[in-house]
Amino acid sequence: MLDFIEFSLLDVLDILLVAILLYYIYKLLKGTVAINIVIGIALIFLIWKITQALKMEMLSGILGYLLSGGVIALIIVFQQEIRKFLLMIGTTNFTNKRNFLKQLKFLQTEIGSDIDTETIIEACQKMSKSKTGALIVIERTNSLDFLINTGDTMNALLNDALLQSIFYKNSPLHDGALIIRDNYIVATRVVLPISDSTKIPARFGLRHRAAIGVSEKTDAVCLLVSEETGEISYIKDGGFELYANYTDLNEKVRKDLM
Ligand SMILES: Nc1ncnc2c1ncn2[C@@H]1O[C@H](COP(=O)(O)OP(=O)(O)OP(=O)(O)O)[C@@H](O)[C@H]1O
Repeated sequence: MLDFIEFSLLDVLDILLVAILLYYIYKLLKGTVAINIVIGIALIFLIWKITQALKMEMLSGILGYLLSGGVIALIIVFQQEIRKFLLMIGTTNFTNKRNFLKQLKFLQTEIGSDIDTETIIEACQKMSKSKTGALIVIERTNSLDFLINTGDTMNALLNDALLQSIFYKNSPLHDGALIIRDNYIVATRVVLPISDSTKIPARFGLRHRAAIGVSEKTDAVCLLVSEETGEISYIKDGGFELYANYTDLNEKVRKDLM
């Protein structure tokens, strides 16, 4: 009698995988126009189910026909998003032991980050005072190798003076983004994907859109210094994270990198 509430380990795994899949799809579509298409499809699906339950033969027939034939149409409409999704999955570095443990957040007790966030934030503070534009991307679980190839690779231990001299206005390396992996600067002059989100305020230019773009497509976090205002922004998951002061910011970045 209680057959229907029998729950196997496989069911739990099934639900978990669907939840992860939905999370990645949401992360990918958040803030883009594609989310409206998904809402539209979900509404049609809901109406179809209601018309089926009410036995409204003609309408449910038409909607069912539309939805069943729609898979190919969906692939065409979401071509870009499907590409980005596969890229996101493909660039996740599951083989790295630290990254693997990072995926299992609940096991995350003593696994600290190697990255000296204090040095990065100190450099940002100095660049903020001198109004030096900077865009620093910190790699987390998703590998940024596909972006590193667009810039100049290097392998320099992170340090405050080096960060400042890279972004110094007359430096040949100042343009584009800098990528940090495991306390090393691994690339400069990197070209990031520009976000097409309609929610970004008009006053933000390409530097901000590029930072938002990379944080939408991967789980990297960005620190950005505005050349115009000297303002420091912390960007994560396609949005701006607010902070009250630099200690607070350091704490936030450190926590996110754990
Ligand atoms: N796709 C990109 N990838 C990496 N860096 C980029 C990209 N596009 C622009 N940038 C960087 O942003 C700079 C231009 O910034 P722009 O003035 O348009 O942006 P902004 O968001 O208004 O920033 P700011 O407040 O510093 O002026 C470029 O000089 C370049 O270094």
